[in-house]
Amino acid sequence: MNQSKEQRILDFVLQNAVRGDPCSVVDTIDKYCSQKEWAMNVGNEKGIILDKTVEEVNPSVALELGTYCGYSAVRIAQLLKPGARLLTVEFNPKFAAIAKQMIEFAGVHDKVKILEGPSEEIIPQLKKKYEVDTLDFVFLDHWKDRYTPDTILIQECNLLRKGSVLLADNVIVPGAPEFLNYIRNNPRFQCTNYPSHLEYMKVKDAMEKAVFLG
Ligand SMILES: Cn1ncc2cc([C@H](O)c3cccc(CNC(=O)c4cc(-c5ccc(F)cc5)cc(O)c4O)c3)ccc21
Ligand SMILES: [Mg+2]
Repeated sequence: MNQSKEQRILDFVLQNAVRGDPCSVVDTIDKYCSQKEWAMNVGNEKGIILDKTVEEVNPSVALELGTYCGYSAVRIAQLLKPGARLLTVEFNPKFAAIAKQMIEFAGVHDKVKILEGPSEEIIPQLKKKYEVDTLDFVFLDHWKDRYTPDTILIQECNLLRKGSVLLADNVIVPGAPEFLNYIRNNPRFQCTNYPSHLEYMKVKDAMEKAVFLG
């Protein structure tokens, strides 16, 4: 049965990266996806923006929507302080299985929990089932038309506190125009745009940071 692209990425990491070294896993995925097959990892240029935001927030509890192969989960997890945790939501079981192996190989599995299912089902379970009080940081990288409804749902579930930070990938390409309109016109959020480029391409993209004002 022919392999998926995501399986080929994982195999390349298992054969070429250093087990237990998150940096080498991230660099090896970037090497494969820039030289062999493009894939929708956040990539290194936008990854540095992600890193800086995570370091600034220094979250105790972080949520990621859209795990894919686990690239950004590994980037985030390696920056977390002892005892901090990342919950990452993936509805595609094939992606979740790849990401699980990627995260374990990188050695960050004690900091990361993959929650399998669609965000609209998982978000309402975070408080009771996953013992979340509030979210310090949320990385949005799933279906772009879900950014707005899930941001609303997160607020309805009382998961944000004053100072919680949302960071959204791809607000230019593929684009999240409805989300930009919602979040930039919402007085409860202070927004900042970070121009960048689409992963592994020269195409312009950007990330949007939104701080919840309470
Ligand atoms: C509801 N729910 N809950 C959890 C959850 C998880 C998923 C999956 O992880 C998943 C599957 C497919 C697509 C995405 C979104 N990502 C993208 O679509 C994207 C595209 C491009 C791009 C750019 C230029 C192109 F030409 C083609 C693709 C660049 C990027 O960085 C992306 O993130 C996410 C989906 C819905 C989910
Ligand atoms: Mg993305």
